[in-house]
Amino acid sequence: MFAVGLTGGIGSGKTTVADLFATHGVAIVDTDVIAHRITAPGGAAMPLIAQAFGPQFVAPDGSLDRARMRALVFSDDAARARLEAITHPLIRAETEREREASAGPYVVIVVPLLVESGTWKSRVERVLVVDCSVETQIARVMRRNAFSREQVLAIIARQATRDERLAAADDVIVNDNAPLEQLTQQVQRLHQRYLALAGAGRA
Ligand SMILES: CC(C)(COP(=O)(O)OP(=O)(O)OC[C@H]1O[C@@H](n2cnc3c(N)ncnc32)[C@H](O)[C@@H]1O)[C@@H](O)C(=O)NCCC(=O)NCCS
Ligand SMILES: Nc1ncnc2c1ncn2[C@@H]1O[C@H](COP(=O)(O)OP(=O)(O)OP(=O)(O)O)[C@@H](O)[C@H]1O
Repeated sequence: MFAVGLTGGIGSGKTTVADLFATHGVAIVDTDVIAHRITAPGGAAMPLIAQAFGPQFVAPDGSLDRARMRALVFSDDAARARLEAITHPLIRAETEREREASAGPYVVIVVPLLVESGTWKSRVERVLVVDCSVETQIARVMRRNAFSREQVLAIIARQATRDERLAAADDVIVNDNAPLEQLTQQVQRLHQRYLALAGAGRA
């Protein structure tokens, strides 16, 4: 199925935009949601994480201790690479499975690390970037997650820059606190374009 890869930095508004595509009956596959599922109690990544990082990274209910892992991987590049080596193959396989099972005119795949991890770009027909300023990202994530400015900056520093993301984009949604109507219109316009592209691919 025709797939749009939806990406953007932390707090840029990917989920907000994906929800608007869903109102048009478009299938959504969200790799952040899959990442949470595989690290929930009984999740496929948990035995591998316990083995590689130790039992102190497993919460009493058997899920990932997210705060402990976040503190480690956003200050230690080697640890982040080890975590990604466990989670990314599982996330990719589950994403492909959900993509195949999707119904609708096309699928939007939400991939925070689409530009960073390389392999995703060749798996989607179109790259859609949700863009906003770094200050907007910081303000949103500090408010939503009760993180300090330093915590948000540590995550942003491990992600692609705005320019790197924009260079990879086929389409861009500007979301610097855009009013909902403006976002809705941007999504409506892109939806028409993707319907045409998906239809042309099938013809
Ligand atoms: C490090 C973890 C435990 C932090 O958990 P937490 O609940 O705080 O964050 P959550 O999973 O909701 O992710 C929030 C955002 O953090 C950013 N982020 C997550 N993982 C990474 C990473 N490896 N590199 C850079 N940014 C990342 C993304 O913008 C993501 O949207 C978690 O993000 C994780 O398991 N990451 C590895 C899996 C992964 O790469 N996920 C990204 C989707 S492919
Ligand atoms: N246009 C907007 N106006 C006001 N608030 C917004 C806007 N867009 C997003 N937000 C808010 O900013 C926060 C981050 O948005 P969202 O969760 O959609 O981003 P995300 O890119 O999916 O984040 P993450 O990378 O952390 O998964 C949310 O609390 C959301 O409600």
